[in-house]
Formats: sequence, C-alpha cells, structure tokens
Amino acid sequence: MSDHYDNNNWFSGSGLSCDFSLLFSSVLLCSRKEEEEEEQLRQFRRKMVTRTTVDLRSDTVTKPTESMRAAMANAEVDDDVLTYDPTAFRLEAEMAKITGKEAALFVPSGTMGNLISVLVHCDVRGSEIILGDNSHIHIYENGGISTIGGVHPRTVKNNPDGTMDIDLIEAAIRDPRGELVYPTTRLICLENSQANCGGRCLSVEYTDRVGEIAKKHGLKLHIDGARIFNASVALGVPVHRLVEAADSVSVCLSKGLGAPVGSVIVGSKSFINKARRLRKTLGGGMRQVGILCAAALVALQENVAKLEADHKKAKMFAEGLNQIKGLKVDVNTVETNIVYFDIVEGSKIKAETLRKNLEEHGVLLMPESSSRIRIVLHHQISTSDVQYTLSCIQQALTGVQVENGI
Ligand SMILES: Cc1ncc(COP(=O)(O)O)c(C=O)c1O
Ligand SMILES: C[C@@H](O)[C@H](N)C(=O)O
Repeated sequence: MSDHYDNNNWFSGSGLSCDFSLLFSSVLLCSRKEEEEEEQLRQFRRKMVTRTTVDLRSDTVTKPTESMRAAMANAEVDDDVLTYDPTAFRLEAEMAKITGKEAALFVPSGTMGNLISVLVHCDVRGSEIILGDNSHIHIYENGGISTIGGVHPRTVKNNPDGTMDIDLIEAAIRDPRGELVYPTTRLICLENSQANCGGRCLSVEYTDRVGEIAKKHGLKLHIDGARIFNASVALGVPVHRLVEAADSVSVCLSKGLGAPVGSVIVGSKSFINKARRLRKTLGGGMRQVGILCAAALVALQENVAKLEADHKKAKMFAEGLNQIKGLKVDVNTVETNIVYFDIVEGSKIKAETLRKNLEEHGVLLMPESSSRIRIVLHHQISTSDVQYTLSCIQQALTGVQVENGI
C-alpha cells in the first residue's frame, strides 16, 4: 500500500484523507443506488415471469415442451455432413412418408427450404418463377431467389382466398418463342395455407389444377407448405394428397407444430440430392443436427392433433372480436390459426396504441398497418388466454383516450 496520499492514490500513511472520505461515501451511495436498481430489476423480472404472457405474434413463438427437451437431451446423433445423423434420418424418412414423396431433407428454416427448392428447380441463369404477389417467398425472404439465386420473380395477384387465378398463372408463363427477350419460366410456387391472406387453405382440386398447368407447360410446382399441416387439418385432406401435384414442398416444423427449429423439404430422390448439396453451399449443413430433429419428431407425434383446437380458438377469437364495437373481422375467412382484424374508420385508436396497451397487460401481437392487426393462435395459447385478450381489447377500446385530441 503506498505510504502517502496524492490525487492518484487511494490511501495515505496518516489514514483516510477528507477527500477520500467524500469519495468513499459517494462510492457507497453509488453502490447502494446500484443495489436498489438491481432489486427493482429483480422484482420486475419476477413480475414478468409470474405474469404469463399471451404471445399472439406468431405460431413461431412457441417454446419447446418438456418432452421435446427430453428428446433433445437424449437424441442419438452423428455428424450429418460427414455421414448421416440417425435422428435426422428418422425425421426425414417420416416426413417423406407423410408427404408421399421419395425423399426429404432437414433445413434450418422455412426461408432456406424455399430458397433451396427454387434454386434446384431454377438451376439455369435467366430462370423465372411465377408466385403470388402476397406470398412469403416474395415478401419476407429478402428477395433471396434473386439476390442469391439470380432467379426472376413474376408475380400474379393473390386473391383474398390465397389462390392465384388459373388463367392469370397460365398467362404469366413466358412464350418460349420470345426467348431472345424473355426469361424462361421454370417453376410455379403456391403457398398453403396462405399466411398473408389470413391462413387461407388452397383446396386439393385447385392445387391439382395448377399442377396440370405446370405439367402442360413443362414446368415444376413448388409448395411453400410452412403451414401445410394446418391446411390438411382444416380441409380434412391428408398432407400427401394435398401436395400430390407438387414436385417439392417446404414444410415448417417450427410453426404450428411447435418445434423449436427447422423445416423439411421433400421431393424426388434426385431433387433432394441436389438440395443437400445446395444446403451445404448455403451453410445449412449441420453436424449433430439430431438434437433439433428429435424435438421435431416429438412435434409431429404430439402437436398435429392440436392444430384443430388452434383453429377453433382462432374462430372463437374472431367471433369475440366481432362483438367489440370499432373492430371488424370476417369470421368466414378464418379457416386455420391466423386472424387479421381491422380497426374501423372513426375509431380513435391506432393499431400501435392498441398493441402497446395490450403489451402492458401481457398480450403480444403484431400490427400489420396503422389499422390492421394480425394474431396467430398456437398450442401454447389457451381458451382462457383468448378470453383474457378479448377483455383487454374490449377495455382498451371502450376506455380509450381520444388520440392527439382529435
Ligand atoms: C408462409 C411462410 N413461409 C415461409 C416462412 C419462413 O419460415 P422461417 O421463419 O422458418 O424462415 C414463414 C414464416 O416464417 C411463413 O409464414
Ligand atoms: C412474418 C413471417 O416471416 C413469419 N412466417 C410469421 O408468420 O410470423
């Protein structure tokens, strides 16, 4: 310890100087303030943990169940790049069987599943795909098919029911005689259920019809089947029949099925072989991936049966919203687990205000615009959560302060 005090040292031989005692008491004060802040933070966290959050932002928000965590902990694994992870193998075999396709491949996300599928079908420069103007591939995947794959999108308007008019699809196919100036159409993409149209289901008849158009013109058909299990349950049509006309399908396990991570793409053996190589190119080849696939297998076993209840909760939500003055939702369009509702003209509240108000009451949802809100039901939302949320929305609208004095 130094034997004198100066401005740079803390102690002097004669003991604490008066400056130091000042310093010491301010340090004490700071540390007490920090302690108080830490205690407040601890209390806030305790409150947040005890107050269950009703998370309606998406069906991507579910937490892995105890059975999933146990399966992950005990998963049999191996290096899925050098050899084959046995649990990934089991999942892929199961998904190929469910979808009626020759082979399957586990991928980290639905976005990568769609990207790989498009790039396998469109492996020649100057390729073009026909897809919905309100499709996930076109809106929410960073234009990856173009920025990474050099593939040109040709959009056709999505109808409110999620379909694209068959004649408009056919009209969008490039005439090969114009190949000097036209891109070459190689693929048609559908999305079932169609998320941005409110989780609407494409019928098997419609899908087969589009498949016939694709075949007639020598094209392939890809289905973004992020929620294909929801569509299958809502329509009462087995998944394999719903996707029969497709050459490839990307199926999300991390949405309504509740797996923590991952999607699976399915198709012919030769398609999946090419997809496996592209997955590696994109950095999606993972090592002991069985840890993730084990949870996905549990999701398939446990959660497909819960989808119908999700759809019923969505319907219940929509019917309840319709009882609230100032809100509008077409209950007949609620076919699966997604509900869009509108704040009607003249209501003094904006979607963002409602979102903030609900967040303060432990309810999370995502505004689509200043007057339109989306909620997505999943197996970790109970019917009492639905009722609680409806009462919070009711209270927010009736007790609403007039915004900006208008
Ligand atoms: C219809 C649809 N397709 C694809 C995706 C992409 O899935 P991921 O978020 O796993 O990339 C999503 C949502 O995320 C989706 O809603
Ligand atoms: C927003 C979108 O990417 C996501 N698939 C969802 O539905 O929440």
